[in-house]
Amino acid sequence: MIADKPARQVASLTLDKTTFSYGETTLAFDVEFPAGKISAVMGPSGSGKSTLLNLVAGFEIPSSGRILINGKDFTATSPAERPVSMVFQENNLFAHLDVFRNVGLGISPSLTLDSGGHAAIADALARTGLAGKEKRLPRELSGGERQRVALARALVRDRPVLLLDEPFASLGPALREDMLELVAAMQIERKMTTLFVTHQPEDARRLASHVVFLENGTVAAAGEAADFFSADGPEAFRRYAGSAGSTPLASNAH
Ligand SMILES: Nc1ncnc2c1ncn2[C@@H]1O[C@H](COP(=O)(O)OP(=O)(O)OP(=O)(O)O)[C@@H](O)[C@H]1O
Repeated sequence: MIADKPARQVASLTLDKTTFSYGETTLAFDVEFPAGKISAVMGPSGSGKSTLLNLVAGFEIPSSGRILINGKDFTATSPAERPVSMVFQENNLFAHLDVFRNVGLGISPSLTLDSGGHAAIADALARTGLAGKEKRLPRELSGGERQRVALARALVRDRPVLLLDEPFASLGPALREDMLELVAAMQIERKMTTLFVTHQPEDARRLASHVVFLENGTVAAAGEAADFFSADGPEAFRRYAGSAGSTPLASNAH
């Protein structure tokens, strides 16, 4: 579905002894995400998943520590200047802009687009199954289509780090399945270092090669997905995931 492209440079991502406080609540992350792989970021509600992504995206600034991408310090860099794209659970789109322009923002915030930009948008829309819907406004799309537009924008933005904060949580199972396939295909092609926040162990098992498990504002366990989802996985993760954490994959087939 997605055409071959030359091999790309992949980016390592490190939160180097970062701390961040909301008043009395302090979170502390010291963790490295493998370059060019999908890592699932999991953990109970309030464990710090969104805060971790916001620190990487630059929407929050750590009170200490550094955000390193490919070894370069981006701690003080504004979100727009970071080599990062982010897709939220919803509200990723500007309501008054059509699909084409919402995707175009990934190339140019002022929508100054040359012919190369137009071609890249058309290509991203085709890849995400949105060809023909260029002129629609977000309110004229389904929830799944809106999330596809957000992914198409991430495709044209073409940054090496992709942050997905529960992007499919509000979609039904069939649509979620389609979206997981789309992210898997994007990752194979672009080799983005992807952080995927999810509460669904089966989604993490489908997509991720690595899992970072948070509890109480810090990393409680991190490692290969195969280890996490085995019967010998980290105790904290097994408690959280229950039986979904170690059911053999084949029995999850629909
Ligand atoms: N704007 C804020 N002001 C004060 N405290 C906050 C704020 N945002 C988050 N927190 C607190 O920081 C901690 C981490 O929140 P965060 O949203 O990162 O967790 P999460 O793991 O993403 O949760 P969920 O799965 O419910 O989305 C929680 O204790 C939360 O109450």
